[in-house]
Amino acid sequence: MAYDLQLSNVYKTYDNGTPAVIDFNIDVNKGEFIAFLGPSGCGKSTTLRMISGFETVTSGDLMIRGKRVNDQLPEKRPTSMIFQNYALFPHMNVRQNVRFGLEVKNMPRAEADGKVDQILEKLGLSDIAEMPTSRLSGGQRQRIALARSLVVEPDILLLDEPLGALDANLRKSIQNELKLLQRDLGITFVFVTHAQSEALALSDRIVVMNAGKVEQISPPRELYTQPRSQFVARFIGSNTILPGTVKGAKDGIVILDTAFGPLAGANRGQSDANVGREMSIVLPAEAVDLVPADVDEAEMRASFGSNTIPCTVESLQIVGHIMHMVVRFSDGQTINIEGHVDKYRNRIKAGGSAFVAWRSASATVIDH
Ligand SMILES: Nc1ncnc2c1ncn2[C@@H]1O[C@H](COP(=O)(O)OP(=O)(O)OP(=O)(O)O)[C@@H](O)[C@H]1O
Repeated sequence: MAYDLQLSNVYKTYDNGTPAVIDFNIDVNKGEFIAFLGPSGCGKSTTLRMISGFETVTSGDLMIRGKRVNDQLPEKRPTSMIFQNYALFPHMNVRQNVRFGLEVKNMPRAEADGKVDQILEKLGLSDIAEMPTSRLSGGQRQRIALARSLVVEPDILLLDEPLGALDANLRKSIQNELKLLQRDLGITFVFVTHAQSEALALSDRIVVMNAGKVEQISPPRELYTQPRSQFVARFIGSNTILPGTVKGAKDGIVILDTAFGPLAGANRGQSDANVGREMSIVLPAEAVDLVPADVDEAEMRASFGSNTIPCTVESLQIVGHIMHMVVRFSDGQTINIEGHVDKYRNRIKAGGSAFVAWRSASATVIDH
């Protein structure tokens, strides 16, 4: 079966010469929730606008359900777009706003009314159907924008920072609704956001972009635990980055010579991890074990090999069942570690010595 959406070697250069999107490649399955995540100006909105047809593609292929749509007008594409400001018509009531998209398509009135009623019901808007949109709250306006985009039954819904204007609490509850709605409808969502937590909470896969380029496309957990570049390692989650020089490799594990001695991480597709190359080990916070300094050294080596770095426990704090610790290496760098209280209580003490330790397979070796 064809993918719902495919971008193959897609580039966008604006008329003023700005290279906004550079060699974007992705295959999206039907019903996937994809987020574009990255700092301001990295090319997220430009990519979304190319998919919608509001922006032209400079080169490459844009396919929807197996059909090349580079030259197809926006209104001919099976896509619908929601903007951050919702772009509702203030002089129309809720029902009229939602029906607008169907009127543009010249759908017979009775059929249109049926579809509008259905979507208003689904989104809990039936009670306010006759109200002018200017009198409604941010959350309600957001839902109307959603209803207006969905009533035309698109194959792909494109959302450009749709929750950006909402306060934190409302944002959280609409996030949940959005995810449930997407599952229920089974249509493909492509979502642009600055907010890491939003992308992690909602998406099946996240596309991390930086300066027009795709840095990594991964499911949220993988992005968190296996960042593949310096940019992603610094941008997502809480990672410790340990630079070094490749000393050797065996069975998918690369050993680096570092300021803390030989340390290892997994090679996840780095074809150039050759001896002598400068690379870094990325250690996600959740891969770290903190081992008390009085542990039996042979036992520690058996579990972690040479992946141990002596440290001092600067502080610890218990919140619920979780112990939060800050430790300092001899070079002054500090890292945050957390773990279940039962694991660390009575073993780790503030001001005491310990080892930061990890299993090679839970760290990743990346380019310097
Ligand atoms: N119409 C345009 N003409 C020229 N350059 C543009 C145009 N629109 C965007 N750009 C530039 O293209 C690059 C990518 O912009 P884009 O809006 O896609 O980024 P973004 O990641 O969506 O940013 P934000 O999160 O701030 O919306 C930026 O350098 C931007 O200045």
